[in-house]
Amino acid sequence: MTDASVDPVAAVTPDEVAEALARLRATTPLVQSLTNIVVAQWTANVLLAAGAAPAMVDNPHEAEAFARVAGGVLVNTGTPYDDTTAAMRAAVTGAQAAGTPWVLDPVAAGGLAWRTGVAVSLMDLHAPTIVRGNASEIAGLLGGLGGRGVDSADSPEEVLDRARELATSRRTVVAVSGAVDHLTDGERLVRVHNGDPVMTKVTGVGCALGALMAGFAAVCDDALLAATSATGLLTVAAERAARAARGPGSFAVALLDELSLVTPDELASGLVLS
Ligand SMILES: Nc1ncnc2c1ncn2[C@@H]1O[C@H](COP(=O)(O)OP(=O)(O)O)[C@@H](O)[C@H]1O
Ligand SMILES: Cc1ncsc1CCOP(=O)(O)O
Ligand SMILES: [Mg+2]
Repeated sequence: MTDASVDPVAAVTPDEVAEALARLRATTPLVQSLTNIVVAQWTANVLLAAGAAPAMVDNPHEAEAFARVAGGVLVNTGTPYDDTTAAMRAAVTGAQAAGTPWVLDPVAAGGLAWRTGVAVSLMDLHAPTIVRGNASEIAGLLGGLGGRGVDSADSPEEVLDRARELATSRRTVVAVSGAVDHLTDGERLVRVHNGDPVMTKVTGVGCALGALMAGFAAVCDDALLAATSATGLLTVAAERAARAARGPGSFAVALLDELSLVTPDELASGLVLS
């Protein structure tokens, strides 16, 4: 059944996503990642495979200056320590000064009060270009109770109204991941139907998605297009990887291969958007 509130023509087209991927690979944007200790190397490899240039500049002495020259910045609250949290504030300040797009991934927001406060205070400092999280994390930014640790206990459909509210109140794009990713700027909505359940069996897939969004934000003026392009690339590559994989281990390796192999035309023809 068609949702009457959704335009039958997706707000972002597969051809626009294909062009964004071609731009990413042509320009290899520098992506500064202030991320968690679980996923740092994996995130750098995902960025490299996709065609971007990773740099994990996450200390309070250098984060502001680097955010001024980076193409995009990722801030991820997965394992926040006092000095990396100070570095996040510095990076957001530098991003604001230079107009660098930045992406917030509020890992485990809602479930843990201190980090939820950190994430909200970063949004207060300067509005993120994109907020990316699973459904429980997005609800957690608005007072929800969070998920089960870093995993979601809710579906994107269940939190869509809150995602729209967050996008409108913060003037940002909110990207809610799950079986069907829901991405909104408060008015427009894009749903990405690609992906595979095995993506939830490798740690850091969601975190890497945030980094990809920072990369695409460097080459897209429209943040909704950037978020859609990152989600589309990751999920279409994951479908291709899952076909050959025996389990989570070989899937993770194949995903890096497919991120580098998928062409813009193949991406456009594999994407299912509504
Ligand atoms: N059940 C699922 N089926 C297909 N793809 C999924 C499923 N769950 C998550 N994904 C994909 O995995 C990626 C990470 O999403 P998610 O697991 O929600 O993030 P996180 O790891 O932050 O909790 C997204 O690209 C999403 O499309
Ligand atoms: C397991 C874990 N614990 C703290 S951060 C982290 C990684 C979470 O990665 P993702 O959100 O991509 O599943
Ligand atoms: Mg996550």
